Amino acid sequence: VLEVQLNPFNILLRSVLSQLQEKDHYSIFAQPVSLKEVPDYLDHIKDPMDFSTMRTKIDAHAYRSLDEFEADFDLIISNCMTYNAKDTFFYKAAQRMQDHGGAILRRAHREVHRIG
Ligand SMILES: CC(=O)c1c[nH]c2ccccc12
Repeated sequence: VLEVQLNPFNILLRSVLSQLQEKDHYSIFAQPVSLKEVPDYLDHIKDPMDFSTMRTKIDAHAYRSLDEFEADFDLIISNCMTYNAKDTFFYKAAQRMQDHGGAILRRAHREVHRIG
């Protein structure tokens, strides 16, 4: 719906989400971890999160602040670093995403203050 698209805060959140996803070259954070592939995942991870879920939450106006959006981003990273051992491809991808994401979110916080 046009209203969902037009509000400046939602536009900013979608832009930040796209910038974060650009850093996820192998799309390992793009969709929920498959419970078919990983049947025990929910035994270890109580609050799964992924970028597609974040996009749905943006469209549902579920984020009242950039801090709430950032908390879900941090969840993606911490879940991945909890479930996967340090020497794995996934854990190392989460570290890189954390570094790239930090810079993107710091710039976004400045933007939010600018648009008010
Ligand atoms: C982001 C993450 O932890 C995973 C993303 N895809 C996976 C497949 C098997 C186990 C873990 C994952």
